[in-house]
This record gives sequence, C-alpha cells and structure tokens, in this order.
Amino acid sequence: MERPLLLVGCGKMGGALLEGWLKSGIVAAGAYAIDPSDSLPYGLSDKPGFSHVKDAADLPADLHPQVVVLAVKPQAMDAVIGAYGRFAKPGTLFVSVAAGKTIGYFERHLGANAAIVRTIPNTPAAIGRGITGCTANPNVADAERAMAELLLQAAGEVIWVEDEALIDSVTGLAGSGPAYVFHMVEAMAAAGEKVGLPADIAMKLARATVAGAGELMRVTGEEASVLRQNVTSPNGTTYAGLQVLMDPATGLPPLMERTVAAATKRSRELAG
Ligand SMILES: NC(=O)C1=CN([C@@H]2O[C@H](COP(=O)(O)OP(=O)(O)OC[C@H]3O[C@@H](n4cnc5c(N)ncnc54)[C@H](OP(=O)(O)O)[C@@H]3O)[C@@H](O)[C@H]2O)C=CC1
Ligand SMILES: O=C(O)[C@@H]1CCC=N1
Repeated sequence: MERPLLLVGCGKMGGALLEGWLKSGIVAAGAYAIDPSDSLPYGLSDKPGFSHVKDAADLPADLHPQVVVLAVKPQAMDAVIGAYGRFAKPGTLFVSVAAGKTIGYFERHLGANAAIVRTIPNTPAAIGRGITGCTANPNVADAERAMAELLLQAAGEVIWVEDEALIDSVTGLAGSGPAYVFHMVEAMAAAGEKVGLPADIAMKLARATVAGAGELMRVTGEEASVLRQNVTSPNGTTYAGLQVLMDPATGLPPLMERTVAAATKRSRELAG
C-alpha cells in the first residue's frame, strides 16, 4: 500500500486482520489502529508496524488514508462512523466487516460518492484460514477492489457476491459458522461422557476429531460427502450414528437449516 490504513476497532476480528496484515507486510506504508482499549488482542500492543490511538481525534490532521477498515460492533457504528466522514474523498476506500451494516447505511453516513466494500470474514482469519464474503458499491474502482481482496487474502480465502443481500446469508453460514463447529465439539464431548468417557478424554477426542476432519478436508480438497462415505462401513458403527444425525426430520439438516436461517435473519435486522 502506498498510503496508511486505518483500522477502526481492533477487537477479535479487527485484531485478527491486523495480525495478518503485519505478517504479510502489506501495510508497509503505516497503519493506525483506533481503539479505546489500553491493550490490543493477539499481543498486538507489543508488535511494531502500526500506531495505536484511542480516538479518531488523535489521528494526524493531514491524514489521507488509502483504506479505512470499519471493525466495531454493528451496534456501535452509529456512534463511530461520523468521525471518519472526513476521509470520504477520492482515493480512500472504506471496508466494513460489520455484520448487517449495509452499503446503503454507509452511503448515508459517508456520502453517495464514498467507495465502500462490505465484507464478512470469520475468526479463523487469525491464523490465515478464514473465508470472507465481499460485495462492493459502484464507486469502487477495479484497483480498489483488488486492494480490498489483497487485504482480505491475508486472512484466508475471499469470495465476491454481486447481490448484496447474499452477504447476510454468508454471515449466517460462514461468519457465524466457526461457533457452530465449536459447539459441535462441545456437544460431541458431552455425548462422549454420556457413553462413559471421562470428561477430559471426551473433550480431547472431540477436539482432535473435529480439527483432524477439518484438516483432512482442507488438505485433500475432497468432497465432504466422499470423506463421510470413507468413514462409513456398510451397516457399521458410523452408519448407525448417521441414521440419527442425518434423519431428515429430526437430525442435523433441519437443525442446521434453522440455525443458519436465524443467523441470516439477525444479520438483516442489524442493517440499521
Ligand atoms: N467475531 C466474529 O466472529 C466476527 C465479527 N465480525 C464483525 O466484526 C466487528 C467487530 O466484532 P468483534 O471483533 O467480534 O468485536 P470486539 O468487541 O472484539 O471488537 C470491537 C472493538 O471495537 C472497539 N471500539 C468500541 N468503540 C470504538 C470506537 N469509538 N472507535 C474504535 N474502536 C472502538 C471495542 O473496544 P471496547 O471493547 O473497549 O468497547 C473493541 O475493541 C463487528 O461488526 C462484527 O459484526 C464479522 C465477522 C466475524
Ligand atoms: O455474532 C456476530 O454478530 C458476529 C458476526 C458474525 C460472527 N460474529
């Protein structure tokens, strides 16, 4: 990047992104993390390559950032966004990671000419294994789109959707998705205890099973259904378990459908 990046909100998500940018060296022109907290997550407070300020008022008066990344909670955005309107001029791209907040919302606060990329990452971004869904308004130039993609690639894979409404669906599936998987670990461990395993062993087995299965899927690139079939012997133990889990009326499919639908609906509600 030729000019500085501003990261507004350096919590779990913003911090994960900044961590990736510092590692990749993409923000070599300098970065500012604006966050009221005394110390930043992921040990960032001790890392070089950016300046931490607590308030937008502490930023240099003549700053002309290349990118402003908005990573505060959606509910905090109204109170925060006004302080960044001064940067909404040609040459500055706004990238939001806030769930629900629409491009229309940002155009209302930053002006109709502001270049805005709305995204939704997920927390595996912290180890470069995230996936981010993105959409852009027509003010975003090709070079700015490429810059946004480069920034988000520091956190993992990037997909673009033209229909902004689908960002709510991406949120319901992938933005919130890591929490579903972590809860599955909790549920598997609890179920292991029910069949007689000590709690610590049940949790160790559940963690390693989910982590290993995810890594197997990533490394082989194989279809999930094929990997599932590879575990399933005819009339064996997995078959017996999957008869319960895959029941179309009472198993995981209808439960996951309701889960993703509820998160997608909540994303729409956060629009503002
Ligand atoms: N966590 C996740 O899995 C994902 C989160 N997101 C989105 O990322 C955004 C941030 O979420 P998350 O990182 O989880 O939340 P966090 O609460 O961890 O991070 C938000 C940060 O913003 C800070 N903040 C509050 N007010 C201001 C301000 N005026 N100026 C600058 N910073 C401020 C908060 O400080 P303090 O705590 O002191 O108030 C906090 O450090 C949300 O919009 C969320 O929808 C998107 C995808 C996934
Ligand atoms: O729970 C949330 O609202 C945020 C957005 C996606 C993941 N966490």
